[in-house]
Amino acid sequence: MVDYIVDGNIAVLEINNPPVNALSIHVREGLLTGIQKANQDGSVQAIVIIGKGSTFPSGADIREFGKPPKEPWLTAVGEAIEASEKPVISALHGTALGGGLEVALFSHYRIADERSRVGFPEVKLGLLPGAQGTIRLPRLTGLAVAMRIITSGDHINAPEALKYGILDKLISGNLLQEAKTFAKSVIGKPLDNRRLSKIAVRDAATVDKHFDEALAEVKRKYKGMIAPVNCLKSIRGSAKLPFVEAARLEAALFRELLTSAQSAALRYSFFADRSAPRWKLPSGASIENTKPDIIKSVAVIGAGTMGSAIAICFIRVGIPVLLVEQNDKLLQNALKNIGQILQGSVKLNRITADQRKQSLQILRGETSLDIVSDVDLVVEAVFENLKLKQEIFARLDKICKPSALLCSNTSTLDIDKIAVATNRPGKVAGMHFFAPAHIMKLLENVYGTHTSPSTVATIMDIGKRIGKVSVLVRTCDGFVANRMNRMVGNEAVFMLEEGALPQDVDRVLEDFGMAMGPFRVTDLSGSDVGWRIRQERAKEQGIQLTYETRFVNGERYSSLPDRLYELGRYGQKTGKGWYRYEKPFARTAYPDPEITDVINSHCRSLGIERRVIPPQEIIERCLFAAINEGFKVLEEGVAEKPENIDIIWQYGLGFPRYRGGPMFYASQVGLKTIYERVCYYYDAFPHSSYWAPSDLLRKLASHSTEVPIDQWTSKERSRL
Ligand SMILES: CCCCCCCCCCCCCC(=O)CC(=O)SCCNC(=O)CCNC(=O)[C@H](O)C(C)(C)COP(=O)(O)OP(=O)(O)OC[C@H]1O[C@@H](n2cnc3c(N)ncnc32)[C@H](O)[C@@H]1OP(=O)(O)O
Ligand SMILES: NC(=O)C1=CN([C@@H]2O[C@H](COP(=O)(O)OP(=O)(O)OC[C@H]3O[C@@H](n4cnc5c(N)ncnc54)[C@H](O)[C@@H]3O)[C@@H](O)[C@H]2O)C=CC1
Repeated sequence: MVDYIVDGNIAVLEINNPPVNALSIHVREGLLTGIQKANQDGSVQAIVIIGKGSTFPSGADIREFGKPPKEPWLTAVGEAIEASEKPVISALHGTALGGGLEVALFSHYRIADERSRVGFPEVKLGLLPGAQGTIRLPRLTGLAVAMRIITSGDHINAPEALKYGILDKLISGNLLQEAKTFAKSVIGKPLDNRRLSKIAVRDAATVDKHFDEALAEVKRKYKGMIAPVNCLKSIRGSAKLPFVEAARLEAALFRELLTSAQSAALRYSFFADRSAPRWKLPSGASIENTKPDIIKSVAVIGAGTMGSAIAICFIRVGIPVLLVEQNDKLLQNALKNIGQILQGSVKLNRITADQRKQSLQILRGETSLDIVSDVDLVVEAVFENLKLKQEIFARLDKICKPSALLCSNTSTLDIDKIAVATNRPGKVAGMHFFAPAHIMKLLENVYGTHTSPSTVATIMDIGKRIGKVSVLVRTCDGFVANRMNRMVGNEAVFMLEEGALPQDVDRVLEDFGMAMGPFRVTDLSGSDVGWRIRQERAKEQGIQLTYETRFVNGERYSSLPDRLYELGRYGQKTGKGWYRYEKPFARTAYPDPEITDVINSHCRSLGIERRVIPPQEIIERCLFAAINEGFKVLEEGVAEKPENIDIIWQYGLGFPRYRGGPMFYASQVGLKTIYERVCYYYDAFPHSSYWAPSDLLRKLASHSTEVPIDQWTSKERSRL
């Protein structure tokens, strides 16, 4: 894994551990023996460390964390590098990250390909750069820059790294040749002033000021996360303590993080990010064996909230869009709105004015469906009404060329019921964007019974092209996100009836780490949407909903949200919802005594006695209900693996990444506990049938030891 090559008086240690040259145990062993060998070899006068393939090491091997650590540790390897009597030059290319950058900081010199990037992304894994990264970097860059680089985890490009003093020289030609030439030029020069452990932090006197400012910033930016705080404590140590003591403090802070639940969740999330977009159908078709079609043009039908934002997703990556609305007035409004959204992106420096102009040049608005005959992909985003969608799909089927894919942005409707309206069910699928669609990263792609593998490949591929995190799920009511999130919404409202207030529920879930509590989310998206869906469903079933309705088809029902609707409290858009706002469309939510009155009088009129609901119950009722549903989603094969569910929650529903997602969180709580609490709530609330425990959950919980999350599906599902 580390080749030792001597060329004249230079020893080259070439790290060869594809794909990213991670510093696995064999690489660490190879580096250590290489340094020792070069120091013993009388013909060698300088040593070059370089990566083979596309990169210098991009960090420690993340898969080794969580397993018993194997020696030599990176710190020991690094100390041997620094102690070398012969100059060691790290020659960087690609991405020199984490432990990779630490190897470079132990070296006496660092040169780099001018296109390379460096950084300490450990914080994104809930860790700190624990091989002296936090105490060596400030010695080169000063405290403020080190604090920023380490707590953000951002990559720094080579010219910037040169400016900060992290690098000594940039190389534009052949890196290895240049490294050898550089090595020859430093032979015989004193090394002590190149050993960072011998150098002081130049602005150590100002450390408290930098620490306080950076701490306030990370507490605001990375609320609830412990790693950025530990990073700062360690950097403070680098300035306040002698080197050896600072290293000891860093090691202690690193250990604390390594064994933390947050780091376990973030490391899981790192691999889940990479695994979730890898799709596989029950037929065996998969990303590995199915080629996508290349989409060159798109039509979006319906230019409301979603359609307009979906159009932006395509035009900003250069894919032309035909946007179709019912009438010219609505169309012109939408086009104006799109122009304004893009103008906002220019102001925020997300795109340039030129990019905005180019995007708008490939957007064309129309009021007739007939013009979409030649597009490769249609995304329908009209009202959530099955009959309307079926009519539109039937027309599209006649108008569009046979190869075109017809997709719906429906948030709940069965894709099969939409596909039957066409003669091309293999080319019909769901592309479920999340509001605001031009910002939210998630794309929940939905396949139906007849959706062909090549359609799936194409929607997954186009999702990636437009910069989304695409996750594939099978059609069912609400798919994964809305199906599971319905339980959160239901339980939240039921708890209002039983004793809580909106701000109580939201605060507990936000303290847990959710981006927003369910009532703030409803106020943001508008409670009129839900009211319309409830009324429509009731009408279909011939049911009359009143304030006294407490059960629908035997299921518990709360009319509290209906009361709000009828008071005109739609949320932010009307300046009043579950909270009060200063004016319509204002963002800051204030608890509203009027809402307390509405809830109290609702309870009085129904004879419900209110009680104090403890925070733990709020967490359990919202999250455990969703988790139980998640197991049903797995059991039915709606989601192929737990990672898919967790990524959907992270990118679509604001679940804190440092808790991994609801399914990973369940693995940390323990499946026995989850199962017992689900059974308890099912006993307590038999009229909420979603509390019926999932068979898969029951099976997994019955094992004497916890079944690891990566074994939750295939084996157990086949035994059900
Ligand atoms: C209680 C016990 C106490 C013991 C004390 C012991 C003390 C020891 C002290 C040692 C401390 C060391 C601390 C340290 O420095 C920690 C680190 O270095 S953590 C790692 C930091 N690095 C990263 O986070 C980089 C992660 N990788 C990336 O960002 C990207 O992969 C990268 C930009 C490098 C490349 O991106 P791209 O080209 O898009 O490729 P992919 O992302 O798809 O990756 C390809 C492939 O490689 C896998 N992979 C990537 N990085 C790693 C890695 N670091 N370890 C393992 N595997 C990695 C990735 O998962 C992909 O594989 P798949 O199979 O597709 O998943
Ligand atoms: N609003 C949200 O948060 C989300 C909505 N969705 C789904 O997206 C779809 C659209 O929702 P919104 O954009 O919120 O609704 P919206 O009401 O803002 O927009 C729907 C648009 O479709 C237009 N329309 C209706 N019939 C049409 C026709 N025959 N031809 C052309 N245009 C027509 C309407 O004029 C309206 O502008 C729905 O299926 C909804 O369930 C999906 C994810 C999130």
